[in-house]
Amino acid sequence: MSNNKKHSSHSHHNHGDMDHSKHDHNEMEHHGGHHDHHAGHDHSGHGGHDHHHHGDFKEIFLKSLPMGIIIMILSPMMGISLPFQFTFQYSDILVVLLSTILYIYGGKPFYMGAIDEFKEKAPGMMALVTLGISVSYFYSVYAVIARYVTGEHVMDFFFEFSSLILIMLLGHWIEMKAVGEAGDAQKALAELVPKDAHVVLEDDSIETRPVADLQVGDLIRVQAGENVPADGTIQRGESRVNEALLTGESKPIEKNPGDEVIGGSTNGDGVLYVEIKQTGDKSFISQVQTLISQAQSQPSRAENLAQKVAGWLFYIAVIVALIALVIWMIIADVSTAVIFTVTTLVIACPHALGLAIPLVTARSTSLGASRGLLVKDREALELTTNADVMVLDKTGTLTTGEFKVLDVELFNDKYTKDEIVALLAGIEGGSSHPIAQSIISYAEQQGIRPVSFDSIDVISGAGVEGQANGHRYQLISQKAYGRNLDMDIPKGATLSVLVENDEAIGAVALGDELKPTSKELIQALKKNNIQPIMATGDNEKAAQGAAEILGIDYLANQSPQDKYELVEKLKAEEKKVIMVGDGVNDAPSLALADVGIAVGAGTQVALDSADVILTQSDPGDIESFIELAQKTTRKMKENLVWGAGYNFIAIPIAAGILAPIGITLSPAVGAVLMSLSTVIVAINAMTLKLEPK
Ligand SMILES: Nc1ncnc2c1ncn2[C@@H]1O[C@H](COP(=O)(O)OP(=O)(O)OP(=O)(O)O)[C@@H](O)[C@H]1O
Ligand SMILES: [Cu+]
Ligand SMILES: [Mg+2]
Repeated sequence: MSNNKKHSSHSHHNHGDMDHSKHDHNEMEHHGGHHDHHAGHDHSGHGGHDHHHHGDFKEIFLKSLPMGIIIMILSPMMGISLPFQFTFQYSDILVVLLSTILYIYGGKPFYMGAIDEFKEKAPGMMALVTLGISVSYFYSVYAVIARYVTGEHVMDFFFEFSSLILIMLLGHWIEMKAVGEAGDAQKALAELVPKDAHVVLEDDSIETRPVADLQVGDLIRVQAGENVPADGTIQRGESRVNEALLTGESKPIEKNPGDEVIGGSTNGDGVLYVEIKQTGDKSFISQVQTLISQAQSQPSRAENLAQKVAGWLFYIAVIVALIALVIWMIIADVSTAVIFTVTTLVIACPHALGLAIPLVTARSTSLGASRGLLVKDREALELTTNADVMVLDKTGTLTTGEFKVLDVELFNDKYTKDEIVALLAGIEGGSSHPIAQSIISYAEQQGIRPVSFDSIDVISGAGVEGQANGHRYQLISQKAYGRNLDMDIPKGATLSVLVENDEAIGAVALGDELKPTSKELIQALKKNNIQPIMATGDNEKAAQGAAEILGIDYLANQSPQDKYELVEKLKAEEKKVIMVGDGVNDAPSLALADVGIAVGAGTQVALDSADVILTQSDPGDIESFIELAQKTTRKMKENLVWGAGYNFIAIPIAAGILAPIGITLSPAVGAVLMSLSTVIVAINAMTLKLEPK
């Protein structure tokens, strides 16, 4: 499916959020300035805009605060003097001066933001706030002038104006903090990579270099307790390394020479000498970050809807505000009308609605990543919630893929058993199938040197073939061999036949074990009304054995093509299909399924064709992913209902519809509510959590 190709990576979100995402971005730069190699990436929580940053709400708020307080002390609220107020001759002139400064300085983020919105032909939040503060400011200036000119009392709204600006600044400062926190795991990832690395030079001396300057092939020393600066292979030393934040595996992993370590993991007590294999964009952590930001910047269906509604809100608010203005001028007076108009403009915050979905997505992708659940295509979350069928492959997905060689059978006297094993191990050198590694290790344990092959080709879903010593060999499934064999096959074993020039010369029977969490997964699927089907390339007997234990429907002897057709058939029955595979040869069906889940990160094919990548191959993670999908979808719905519902109720009240029963809102209260609505949406997103494993 890989919808991401269709989407542009730069989404245009509601414009209310631009200052927030921009702010995230800045924070990223403060904390992660040393990650030069990430410079081209979009780290912002929800698809950053390239707008200019119109100042820091915190700073502007703090500087505006004293001015705002003086204005409030010197001007009566809605014409009523409060106890702490006092005035003196021409104090209103001072108020006008201070308010003008406040309008220009404190209002700047809003009117600059509004200009951007109009340039993008999508007026929104900033435009509304600008209208609100401008109306109250200009009307109040007019009121003071009118007072001097006519000598009559004309009410001004400087109290409302200054409290409005202050609360707006404060509200956006709080919002930004809340919004920033939702996408924090992404930032946490960036912080895992240390600034410097200790490079071991030719003469064994150590030079400390910035990580960005590391080259593939460099030998580095990782001290105890330090984070590994880049992906590499251990040359010397042993230690326990914690990869929890990268792969979700919570226990530290024992690492010895020859083992691989990933950049960003935390070294335990030992000192490690590591040869760098991967740096910059190609490193594991960087790929994870790219996946996250890609997923976060893709608009999903729910989000598109939210954005559209948020876009209309500007027009709705302006129309309602105008109606309120006219009606209140008729039934009351100009100053009442102005107050209702300003409140209406201010309260209609498309912000909560615009952030409703991106915040949940940011939280959910980050949370997923911290547990080794990498969501590449965001729509996968929504689709998983409605899934009907899950097709799972057996080997490597439900079973460990760590085969034991149970039996090596000979069909003639031409070769000894050791020679057959040498041929088996040799031809497997060209395969990445789980069977291959198992046979190679088996030969190693027996002290048998693999035959060296001139060429090896993989026959997808059947086995491998190659040339050695002038003969053509194949190691293939019994189905691919197509003839009966004269042997007793161990119960439930996987069987592969070694063929020389079209004649069977040997066979190897292998046993594999179910993963401990497989059964639980199948039960969980059934509970969630997702029908599990096991489709395996393995033989009938092996498939049946596993299926019985798991209690799952199964199809055996399925070639990659068969699996593809199965997914196609299920989709034709209008079923939403999740396909789970280990990615070795399941790529076509992973791509075709509504949701493709690749277990066990690694092969590039899986990365390309799957929508979701589980870095560990624990079936329990499939369960966690379903949980993540369901919870994410629920949070999105809640946020949409809240974000839209808020405006539905707040706008009419702000316009004064409940005035007859004595309920009215001042512009300042409107500003508080509008900020609160966004904060609630952000908090709701942040409280998305997964059950501990
Ligand atoms: N590298 C290999 N070495 C030996 N036999 C192989 C190899 N690759 C495939 N085969 C044979 O082909 C059969 C089908 O392989 P395929 O990769 O389609 O399925 P699988 O990975 O074993 O099972 P599943 O579909 O459940 O993952 C295997 O059971 C095995 O007998
Ligand atoms: Cu807002
Ligand atoms: Mg397979």
